[in-house]
Amino acid sequence: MTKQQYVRTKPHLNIGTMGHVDHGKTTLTAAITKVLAERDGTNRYVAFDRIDRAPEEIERGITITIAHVEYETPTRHYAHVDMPGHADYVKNMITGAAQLDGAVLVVSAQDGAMPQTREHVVLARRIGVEHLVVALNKADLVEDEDLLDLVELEVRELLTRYGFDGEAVPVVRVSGLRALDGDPRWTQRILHLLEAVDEHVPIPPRRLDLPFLMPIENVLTITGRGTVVTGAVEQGVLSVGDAVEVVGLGPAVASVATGLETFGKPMERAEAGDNAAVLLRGVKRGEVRRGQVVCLPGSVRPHTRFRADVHVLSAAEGGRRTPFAANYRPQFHFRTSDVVGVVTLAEGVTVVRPGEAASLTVELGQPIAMSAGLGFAMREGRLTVAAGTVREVLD
Ligand SMILES: Nc1nc2c(ncn2[C@@H]2O[C@H](COP(=O)(O)OP(=O)(O)OP(=O)(O)O)[C@@H](O)[C@H]2O)c(=O)[nH]1
Ligand SMILES: [Mg+2]
Repeated sequence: MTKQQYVRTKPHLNIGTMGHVDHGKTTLTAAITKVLAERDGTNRYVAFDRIDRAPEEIERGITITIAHVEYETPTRHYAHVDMPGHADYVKNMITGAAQLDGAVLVVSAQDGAMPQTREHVVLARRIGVEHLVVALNKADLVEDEDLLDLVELEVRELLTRYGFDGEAVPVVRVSGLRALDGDPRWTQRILHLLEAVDEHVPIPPRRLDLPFLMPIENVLTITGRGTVVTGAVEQGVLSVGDAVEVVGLGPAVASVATGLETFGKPMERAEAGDNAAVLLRGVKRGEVRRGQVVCLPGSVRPHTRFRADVHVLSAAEGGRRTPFAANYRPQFHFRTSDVVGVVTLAEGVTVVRPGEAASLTVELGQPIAMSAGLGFAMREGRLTVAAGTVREVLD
């Protein structure tokens, strides 16, 4: 049986839920799919345990890998990633955030902003998520309207402090849990939230004219067919039969895209903004990996040295408590990659303290695809040390 082709009827956007652990991101994601499924026939309900699905996650009750679900509003098609809130897994959040057109920041109305709320806002800002909508979740647990107003004010101030337009960001009071139960008061709020996303997150300019580039998020083997790489297309278009190159972290691998899919449906052409699975002819599983990029042959040369501006996270933002000095060696997360690098400080600077802005020169242990303007995060163990932007590629 041939599978139904993907039909492009509405603009496609990538969004996600981010926020502090346990504030209700996964519950809200499930509620969105349920409310939409009950409203019309194009949407499918994805239950909580289908989103939070890896066995380890269910045991510990925290989201580790990033789950993608899809749904449609009257005007748009969304791929939604439910990002983890636990501090250990912020690096997965970085992978997700790197490809988002907008995000729903989930804040528990009971607890207000917490360290990972701040950490995610800092990362969103630096990694290029320009448009946020706030879901003030668990609103069912707070009877007092004044208290809700206070939490909302606090969240708006936080957003302004980190460079978002805190006054203009929509804040919608929701209850993911009560909406899942089908309580009409709360299902209505979910629709309000989606309207806010439709209106507030603009359709980003898709760079279709640039050479094709897709960071690899996952590598899968399909028995009898070969190796498939998945990810969000960053720029350009790719048609079935096009030559590609896999670049970064080692020697380049040449191949041809012999198949393309999105959400399990075949398509002839993948374009910037799409979540795509690309079947690579003649490539063995071990030859390609997460962190590399699939691109038009010859269009990308990987680099190891660059100059960057960084914001060093304070302890209250989930960062270090102590300064770092020259020759510091954290992990660098660009798009889906994770490589070690050594830091050189600006002349005359001996240490960089949590909470400061700094200019650094970095030499990575392995070359990766990059260009000026690309956002990245610096991590050490469980901590996000800094969030930064490449200013200049050196070599
Ligand atoms: N009362 C109430 N409880 C909620 C609501 N949303 C979520 N919860 C509860 O809060 C707990 C955490 O919800 P999750 O959806 O797993 O939270 P999460 O943000 O995805 O958590 P992580 O992925 O681990 O960061 C669960 O026990 C939910 O049932 C809500 O709107 N109201
Ligand atoms: Mg979750």
